[in-house]
Amino acid sequence: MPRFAANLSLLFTELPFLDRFAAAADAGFQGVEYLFPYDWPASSLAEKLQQHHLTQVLFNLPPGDWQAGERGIACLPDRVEEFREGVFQALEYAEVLDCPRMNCLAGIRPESLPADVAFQTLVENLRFAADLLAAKGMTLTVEAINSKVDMPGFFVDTSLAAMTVIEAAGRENIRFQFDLYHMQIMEGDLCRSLSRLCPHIGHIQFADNPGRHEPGTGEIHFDRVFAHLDALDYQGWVSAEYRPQQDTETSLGWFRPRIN
Ligand SMILES: O=C(O)C(=O)[C@@H](O)CO
Ligand SMILES: [Mg+2]
Repeated sequence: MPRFAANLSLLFTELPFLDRFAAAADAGFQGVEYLFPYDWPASSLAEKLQQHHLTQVLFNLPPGDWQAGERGIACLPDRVEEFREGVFQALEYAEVLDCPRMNCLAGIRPESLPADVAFQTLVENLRFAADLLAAKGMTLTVEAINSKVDMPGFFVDTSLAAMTVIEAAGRENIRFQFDLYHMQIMEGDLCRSLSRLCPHIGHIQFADNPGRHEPGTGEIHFDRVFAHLDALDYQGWVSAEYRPQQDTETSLGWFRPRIN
């Protein structure tokens, strides 16, 4: 059975953020992730993790101005200094939270920015971040996010784009973040892709499609996909990153028979 984690930015949103840790633990999760930790003192988050015996499995590097619509700055040549500062900030959090991996959001490429410049900027930023993380034994992930529905213009929107940039960066501790929801929208053929990419995958997330709700609300055959991950002997975390169709409690039917 995969090791399942709960994404606290999307699940348990009926509760204030700091109360979601207890709710995730009570529901049977042993790991949690969320978009960003930066609005809270690291010590408060660490206390919640310890109190509820939870592992922090992932969070994102600072994304630029999220409220203004930015979705990462790693491909933007005029933001390299800010990117680097963000890596240092993220590392401070990761150490306090004992979190072994962070995701680097490539960002939305402005039409005026040539693709080759965005690519080279991203490669150099990934190397910078990966080298700092490697010194602490941490992994950096690169997620492909669908550009059809959720993030038009996102620079890394296919597994090929992600693997191309990961290979160009050439660092052992950079891995692919395979989000089943985004990959279903962009490529489909999930089990074959998982087989092909498994050695490069550092983290998995999921939601059903369409709607980005819980398993069973859409077209993905989760029983097959989760069984396939077991057959591949995938050892990483698999995070529920979906918006409950009604409420979180009702959405957890897929999880109850699978509590580790
Ligand atoms: O949107 C997703 O999918 C994510 O994993 C987020 O962490 C980044 O937007
Ligand atoms: Mg995701």
